[in-house]
Amino acid sequence: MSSNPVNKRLIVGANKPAHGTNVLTNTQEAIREALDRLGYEEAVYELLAEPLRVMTVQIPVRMDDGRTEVFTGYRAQHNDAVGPTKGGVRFHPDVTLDEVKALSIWMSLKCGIFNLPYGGAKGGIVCDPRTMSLGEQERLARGYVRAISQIVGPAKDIPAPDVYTNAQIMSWMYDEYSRIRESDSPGFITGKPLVLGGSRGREAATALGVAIALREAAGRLGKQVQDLRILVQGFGNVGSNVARILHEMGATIVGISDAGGGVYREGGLDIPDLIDQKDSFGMVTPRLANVMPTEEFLVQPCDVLVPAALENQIHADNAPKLQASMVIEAANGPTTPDADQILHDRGIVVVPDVLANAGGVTVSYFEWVQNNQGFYWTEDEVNQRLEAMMVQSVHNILDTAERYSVSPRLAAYMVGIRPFAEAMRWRGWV
Ligand SMILES: NC(=O)C1=CN([C@@H]2O[C@H](COP(=O)(O)OP(=O)(O)OC[C@H]3O[C@@H](n4cnc5c(N)ncnc54)[C@H](O)[C@@H]3O)[C@@H](O)[C@H]2O)C=CC1
Ligand SMILES: O=C(O)CCC(=O)C(=O)O
Repeated sequence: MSSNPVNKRLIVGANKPAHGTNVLTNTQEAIREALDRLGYEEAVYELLAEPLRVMTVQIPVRMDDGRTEVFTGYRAQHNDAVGPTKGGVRFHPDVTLDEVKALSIWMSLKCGIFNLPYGGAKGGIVCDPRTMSLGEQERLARGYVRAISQIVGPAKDIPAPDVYTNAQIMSWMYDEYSRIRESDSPGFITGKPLVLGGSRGREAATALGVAIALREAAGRLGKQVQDLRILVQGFGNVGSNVARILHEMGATIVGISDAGGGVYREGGLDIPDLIDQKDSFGMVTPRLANVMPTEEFLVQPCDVLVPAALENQIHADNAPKLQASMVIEAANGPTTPDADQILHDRGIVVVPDVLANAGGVTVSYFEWVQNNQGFYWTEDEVNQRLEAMMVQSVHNILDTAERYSVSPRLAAYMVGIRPFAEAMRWRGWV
C-alpha cells in the first residue's frame, strides 16, 4: 500500500520474478504437511487446498484517450467456516489466478494464527497502475467493485489494500459499494483514510508488526535490535515503514531497494531522507546514485534481511549466498521452498510471512470492529493491542516449532490451519 496517492511517479518496467515457482502448489504441499501432522482426514485437505469460491471478472474501463480497455480481475475466498473472509486487493501486471488463490490461503493462516474471526480472501487485477492516470485507476477500482459486489460485504468478505493499492483506492471502492447498496457501509473495506472511518495505526501496522516480530525473534537469540544491520527489500508501504520504525528503534539500515534495484551503505542510510524522496509507488532509486541490481543487493553483508516486495525473491540460486543470519518475511511468499530448505540447512532463522506480516490484517480487524461499533480508538490503543497480539503470536509459533521440532513456517501452518479444520467439523462440513 502506498501512503500517498499523489500522482507523481517514477516508472520502471514490469517486475516479473525471475525465479517464479508455483506459489499455489507450494502452499498446497505445505497445507498437506500441516494437516497430516495434525492428523486430519483427506476431506479437510480437499476443502482447504483450494478456495471455496473464486470469481473472475472482466472490467471495461474508459481510458483517458477514449478507448475502452478490458481488465481481468479476481477475488478468491478461501474459507468462511470461521467467519467472513478478509484480504487485500493487488493491482499489478503479474497478477495470476494461482497467485491470488495462494494469497487467499495465506490470509486464512494469518487469521488462524492471530485468532481473528475471519477466513482468508484476496483480490487482484492484472494492470499497471504506474502507467494509468488517477481517473483511470478510479474507474477500474469502481468497476471491480461493481463486478464482485454480490460476493463481498461487511459480513461476507472485506477487502483491504495490498501491492499498488492505497487509501485512495479503498475510498473509491467504499463509495462505489455504498452507492450500490444505497447504505453507508464503512465496514465493507479497511485501509480507509481516517476521515472515512479508517483506523489510526493501520497504515504502518504491517511494518510495526514486522518490527515487533524481528525484535522478539532476535531477543530469543540474545540479540538486541540496536546491534543489528538490516537490509530491506521493497520501499513501498511496508518496506519504507519497516525501515523507518527499525531506524527509530536504533537499528542500522544498511540497504533498501525497490523495483529498480537497491542501495547499500555500510555505515547506515538516511532513512527519513529516502522516505522524503520516494514516490507514491515506493520508487526511490531513480533519484539515487550507485544503485545495484536486486540480485546483488540481496547478498550484501547484514544481520537481518527483510524482504518486503513480491513473491519468490529468495530462491535456490541466491539462498546459499545470503549473508543474513535472520530473514523476517514482510512480503507474502518471498522465499521459495527450495530456498527455505537451504536457509534452514544453513542455520538461518526464517520468521514466516503469515506470522511476521499479519499486523496489517490485525489492525484491519480493529478498523472493522471500530466501524461496526461506531466508536474509535486512539493510536496508542491500536498499537498496544497490536503489540500484545504480535508478541503472543511470535512466541506461540516459535515455541510450537521447538516443541514439535519443525520449522517456524510449518509450525505457523499447523497453528493457522487448525481453527478452519475445527470450525468445519463443528459446522458438519467434514
Ligand atoms: N500493505 C499491507 O498492509 C500488507 C502488505 N503485505 C505484503 O508486503 C509486500 C509489499 O506490499 P506493499 O508495501 O503494501 O506494496 P507497495 O505497492 O506499497 O510497495 C511495493 C514495493 O515493492 C517494490 N518492488 C516491486 N517489485 C520489486 C522487485 N522485483 N524487487 C524489489 N522491489 C520491488 C516496489 O518498487 C515498491 O517499493 C507485498 O508482498 C504485500 O502482499 C503483507 C501484509 C499486509
Ligand atoms: O488488511 C487486510 O485485511 C489484508 C492485508 C493483506 O492483504 C495481507 O496481509 O496480505
